[in-house]
Amino acid sequence: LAAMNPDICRERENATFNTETLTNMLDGSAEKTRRRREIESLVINDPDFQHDDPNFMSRSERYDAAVKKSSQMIMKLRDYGISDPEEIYFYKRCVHRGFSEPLDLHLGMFLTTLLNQASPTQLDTFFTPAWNLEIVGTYAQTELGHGTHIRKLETTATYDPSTQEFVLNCPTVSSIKWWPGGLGKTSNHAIVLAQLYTLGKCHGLHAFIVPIRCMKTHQPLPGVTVGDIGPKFGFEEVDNGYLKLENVRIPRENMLMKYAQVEPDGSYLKPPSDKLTYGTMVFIRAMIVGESARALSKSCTIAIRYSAVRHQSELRPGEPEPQILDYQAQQYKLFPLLAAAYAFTFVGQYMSDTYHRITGHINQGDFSQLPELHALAAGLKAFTTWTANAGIEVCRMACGGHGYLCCSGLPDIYVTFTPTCTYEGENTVMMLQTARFLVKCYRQAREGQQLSGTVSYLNEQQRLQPQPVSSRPTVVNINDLASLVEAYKLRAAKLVEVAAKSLQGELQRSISQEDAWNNSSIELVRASDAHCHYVVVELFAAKLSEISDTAVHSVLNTLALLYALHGITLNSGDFLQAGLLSVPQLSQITQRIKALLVEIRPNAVALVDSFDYNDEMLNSVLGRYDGNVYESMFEWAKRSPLNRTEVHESYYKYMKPLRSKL
Ligand SMILES: CCCCCCCC/C=C\CCCCCCCCCCCC(=O)SCCNC(=O)CCNC(=O)[C@H](O)C(C)(C)COP(=O)(O)OP(=O)(O)OC[C@H]1O[C@@H](n2cnc3c(N)ncnc32)[C@H](O)[C@@H]1OP(=O)(O)O
Ligand SMILES: Cc1cc2nc3c(=O)[nH]c(=O)nc-3n(C[C@H](O)[C@H](O)[C@H](O)COP(=O)(O)OP(=O)(O)OC[C@H]3O[C@@H](n4cnc5c(N)ncnc54)[C@H](O)[C@@H]3O)c2cc1C
Repeated sequence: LAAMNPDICRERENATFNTETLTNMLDGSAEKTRRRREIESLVINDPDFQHDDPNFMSRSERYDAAVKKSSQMIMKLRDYGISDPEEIYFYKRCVHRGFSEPLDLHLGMFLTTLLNQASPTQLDTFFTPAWNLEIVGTYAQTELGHGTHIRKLETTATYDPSTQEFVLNCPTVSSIKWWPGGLGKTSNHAIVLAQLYTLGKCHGLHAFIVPIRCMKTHQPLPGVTVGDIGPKFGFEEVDNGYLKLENVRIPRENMLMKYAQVEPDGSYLKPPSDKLTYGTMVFIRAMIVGESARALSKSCTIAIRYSAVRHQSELRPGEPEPQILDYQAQQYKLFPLLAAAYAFTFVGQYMSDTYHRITGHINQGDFSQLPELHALAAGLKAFTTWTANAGIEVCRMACGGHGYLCCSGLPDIYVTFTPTCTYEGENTVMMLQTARFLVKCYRQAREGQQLSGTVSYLNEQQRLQPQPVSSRPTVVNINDLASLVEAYKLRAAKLVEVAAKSLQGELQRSISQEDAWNNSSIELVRASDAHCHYVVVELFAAKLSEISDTAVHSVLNTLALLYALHGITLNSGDFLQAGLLSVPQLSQITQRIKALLVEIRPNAVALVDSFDYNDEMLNSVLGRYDGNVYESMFEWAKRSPLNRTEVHESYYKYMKPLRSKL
């Protein structure tokens, strides 16, 4: 065993808190940490799951290896009796080393849609075969022509009462289903979102279970044209696919009928809310918030550990080259991202709890909190993915040239994560959905309704209203988290008001509602962004009150302050304009941030260690726990396929003949 790098050892010795305590807190409890590690070690020690480096494989080989692992994974989950969704997710992430895989849509969206939208009879018919992987499904909503505006999807499902079947058609090129993961080669069924026609009337989008491949031969069924959409920016293990349906008949029982129903004679029974069809998207959006935390915390782990062992340049002439983590500029790049990774971890936990709580109410027939759940999931998905996406790239560049190597792990994290800004609702569109909710709440509050939940601050707008900015006292105490939360809250209230007033102003110029909305989009997106930022800061602060260990509390308090103050500097115009901050306070904030960087510095490595990514999961030579970066980078390079022979065949084919001609 190679010795641990001395720099990284020293970092761990200097930490002021116990990493295990913080890991337990992040997992939820010591028992949960134990169980997660147990599940991870089941995978890591399993010879079937030894990891071949995907960087040295073709796309087809990568898909093949992923399907092999997924199939083995399903058998092993059953053998080990792992059936809790959270535990399945741990196991799965470990098997695929964080890469997306061909069964993601089956596990994440097909099964979830069945659970939430199938009637009890349909669950009996479809769930067990799907759970046992006889039925392998995907979620086919997006078409070539439309991903965002799903009301305009063109695929049709027309009910034929004479045979009690639906007839599915993709009547145009733009109606071809495009993108669904696992559709291209893996799935034999798809949940297809289509416009329902019955008795000559269109009732909008509904979900249908459509068999697409023969259960025996896996050949496409008659009327089904299906395949892979080709190479992408990443997602190489996933067969995102296309699907064209031509007069494909399915039994009436294949329309998901927990809420909306079509009777045998073709009569239509409305659902209690037509947005229930969109429920699976809300689930995945909520889940993506936690993914933002994971992608960012992994990237920070790599960049911070590497910065602790990398020495470069001179701080003081004649002295040894410092660790690059000692440069203030490097700390300023990485520590706010580290703070954001912690913030998003807590927000991810909150979003998951909130999703389950409100879905519980929905299952009891109470739909009252659905709008807030939708607005929160949409906004926080967009807010956290945008920050994490940009942050991964900052981490990569913070590793200098070596960050550009695939073995740093950062390129894979980036290409796997970046589509979260687009899929499950394009981020700007999601921010506008949140804004729609915020403006509605703002108007309700102005009419005197009492709001609750994350928007309750809008109740206070009357209090904020009349004061001119110049006469308002500056409210921020930059050393007090509660005061910073208050400032974020007031900024959000102000920006929601600005957006609402912009809409009002546009309407007074006798523009239509729709044009007024479009002409106010910039203000609307900013209002949502401010609202989400407030929610994140508020949740981070609230988390601190749950922490009893004083050392952990202290270090997280420092991170929370950094997160809040750094966010203010990035959005200082808003805080100044709203009169929440004075110009002299801005330079005090810069000084305070510098002091916080110094406070965090001795704990930086311990803070990333606490995320507890083992080396197999991190898959990065730069982020190795032992810090032995250069040795393993050299070993990795030697395995490059170009190095299989000392002289590459191209030399004999092209260079040598060329030389003889010159
Ligand atoms: C035991 C089983 C467990 C199994 C184990 C599980 C373990 C986990 C293991 C593995 C997991 C794997 C991980 C999975 C990874 C998945 C990868 C995902 C890959 C990506 C997949 C996709 O992208 S699928 C396609 C996604 N597409 C979209 O998101 C489309 C975006 N567009 C829309 O959502 C909407 O059309 C819109 C939001 C843009 C709204 O459109 P529009 O303006 O037309 O409005 P509407 O008229 O439709 O609506 C008006 C009204 O409704 C409100 N509303 C809109 N959407 C919702 C909603 N979703 N919920 C509630 N309400 C909604 C809207 O706000 C309006 O309200 P008003 O009151 O009128 O204001
Ligand atoms: C890797 C990956 C996997 C996917 N997997 C699946 C899957 O399994 N199943 C599935 O059904 N789909 C899947 N999708 C499709 C995905 O859900 C859509 O791409 C996504 O919803 C965005 O829709 P779009 O592509 O139509 O973008 P567009 O809506 O065309 O967006 C293009 C631009 O237009 C802007 N825009 C659009 N509408 C508005 C508006 N109203 N106001 C302001 N700006 C607007 C957007 O902000 C964006 O800048 C996947 C996509 C990717 C990349």
